Amino acid sequence: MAESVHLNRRGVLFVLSSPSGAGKTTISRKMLAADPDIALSISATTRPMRPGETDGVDYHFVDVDRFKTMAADGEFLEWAHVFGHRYGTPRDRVEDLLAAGKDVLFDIDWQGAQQLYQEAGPDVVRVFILPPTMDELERRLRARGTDSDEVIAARMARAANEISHWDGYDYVLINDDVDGCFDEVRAILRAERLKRRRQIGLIGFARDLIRSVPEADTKL
Ligand SMILES: Nc1nc2c(ncn2[C@@H]2O[C@H](COP(=O)(O)OP(=O)(O)O)[C@@H](O)[C@H]2O)c(=O)[nH]1
Ligand SMILES: Nc1ncnc2c1ncn2[C@@H]1O[C@H](COP(=O)(O)OP(=O)(O)O)[C@@H](O)[C@H]1O
Repeated sequence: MAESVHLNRRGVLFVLSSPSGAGKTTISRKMLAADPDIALSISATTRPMRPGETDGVDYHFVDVDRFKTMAADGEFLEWAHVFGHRYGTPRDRVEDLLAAGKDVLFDIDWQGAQQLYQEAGPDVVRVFILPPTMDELERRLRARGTDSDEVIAARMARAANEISHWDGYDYVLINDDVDGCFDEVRAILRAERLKRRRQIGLIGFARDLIRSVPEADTKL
């Protein structure tokens, strides 16, 4: 039997953004559970921990002074103010995951997506998730049961602003049916992994194929 061919490839930096409540946490969890080759970037944040969250798993919960020191020391790939708190992507974990051959999933807002794209350009794939309607978005925020009326109103007020950045993304999906949306996200990841420019060693592989034909007419 022929030897199987394995070419290394550049890792994908896969960004999922959406207005709060549109479903990006749900989709992220499904992706991480379904695919061992992608791992989550764990952000640092100054916002308080919510019930059910674990420090170091959902976020690294830090105070403002610590966050400022991390930012000043260049520890973040990107950071931004969101809902009156600071959120940032620690550089180390992302670099370690990429070095280990993993793709990295980012649950960050449009400001983070923009900064990451400036840092890492074509390695970044930006996916934006829209709710089917604003009424459904509000219904999901209420159904989640994690926020007071006041916080929900603030999230709805911010949602229009977040949505207005939809055209800064490579893909825009509508999360009507969660399984359908998840399938689309997986299809995007699969296709992006197969892109020619991510296949390190493809030039050499094709060259060796051509050279292995003694009579090859490479001028054709
Ligand atoms: N720029 C940036 N945004 C982040 C980061 N981590 C989380 N966010 C965004 O901050 C927003 C608020 O997140 P969170 O407080 O967990 O509330 P959520 O709306 O329930 O997801 C979401 O839009 C996240 O995508 C980060 O490291 N950088
Ligand atoms: N397609 C969908 N249909 C109905 N409910 C959904 C759908 N996607 C997510 N939800 C629910 O909506 C709520 C908000 O989703 P979540 O993933 O927490 O959003 P986000 O991370 O974008 O704030 C959760 O209770 C989740 O179970």
